[in-house]
Amino acid sequence: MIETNYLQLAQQAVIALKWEVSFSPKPGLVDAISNGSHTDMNIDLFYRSADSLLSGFEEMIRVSYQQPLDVKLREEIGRIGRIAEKNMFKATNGVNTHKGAIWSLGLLVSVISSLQTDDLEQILTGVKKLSRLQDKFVTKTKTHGMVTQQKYALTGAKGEAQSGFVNVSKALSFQAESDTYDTWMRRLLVLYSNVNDTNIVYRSNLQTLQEFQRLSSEIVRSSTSVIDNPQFKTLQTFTKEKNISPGGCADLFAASYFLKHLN
Ligand SMILES: CC(C)(COP(=O)(O)OP(=O)(O)OC[C@H]1O[C@@H](n2cnc3c(N)ncnc32)[C@H](O[C@H]2O[C@H](COP(=O)(O)OP(=O)(O)OP(=O)(O)O)[C@@H](O)[C@H]2O)[C@@H]1O)[C@@H](O)C(=O)NCCC(=O)NCCS
Ligand SMILES: Nc1ncnc2[nH]cnc12
Repeated sequence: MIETNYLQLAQQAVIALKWEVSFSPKPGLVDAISNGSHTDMNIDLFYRSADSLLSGFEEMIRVSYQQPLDVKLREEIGRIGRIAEKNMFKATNGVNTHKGAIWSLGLLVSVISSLQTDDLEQILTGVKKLSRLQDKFVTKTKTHGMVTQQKYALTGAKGEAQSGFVNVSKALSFQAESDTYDTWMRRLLVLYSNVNDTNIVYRSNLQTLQEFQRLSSEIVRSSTSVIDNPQFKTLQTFTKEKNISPGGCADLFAASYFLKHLN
């Protein structure tokens, strides 16, 4: 049992987002040394975007405090999430930096505040429940996620949450006690190997996603440190040549860091 400090928990979510973007190098993604496969984003834009989300997260935490995980709460955080998306687009001049993160971290902070717990299993079970509830006010505009769902039956960001973030669990249980740079590199690659990232598929195809996952899992399996592994260079070249970016994995990486540093 924890006693939630609204502002502090929201700040932890923002810190996790800033940590994620500065963690380097991350093939395909924006980091401190490269803009990855992006021409409209850089690290400063992500910092501004992360800061714009503080009040939205704080509001989600406030409305969720000791509330049941029901449709009323799902719709309330959906409403706040849509405002947070608007604030993000305003801060970034229309660039989609953190849409997936608003969803993933929003669900996490809401469940933590609702259940007043820092127990990982309880939190993930709560996310599974809350994300499966229907928000009838959700906007009907066609998203990239909908396109890849129709074309390839991939469940994307919604599916990750509805599974109780199984891939975040996998990443966190990898060398569970360790907090070294190489462990976090490997956790990133555990996500790259397992998540069906709809951003990658939208920009390319299923075969490219599968090749990206295969290259990533080979690096995880090797005992050579990630940064010294020649296969890591191959993965960097692959993301560049295919112009792909695992933005969904980036959000789940931030969520993993957030959960690991909750207490
Ligand atoms: C339920 C929603 C998540 C909407 O989902 P849907 O799939 O319909 O919507 P998308 O517009 O496709 O956005 C989903 C974002 O989720 C990230 N993502 C993708 N795949 C996965 C995955 N397998 N697991 C987890 N997360 C995933 C991804 O966000 C990240 O990438 C974005 C940047 O990428 P980029 O390549 O630049 O993409 P674009 O600019 O879009 O395209 P290009 O032209 O460049 O190719 C960045 O946002 C990252 O965060 C997807 O973008 C949910 O959003 C929803 O219902 N919202 C309504 C309000 C609400 O309820 N909010 C939450 C309250 S808790
Ligand atoms: N570092 C990053 N690069 C590109 N897209 C992202 N979405 C969330 N974090 C990202």
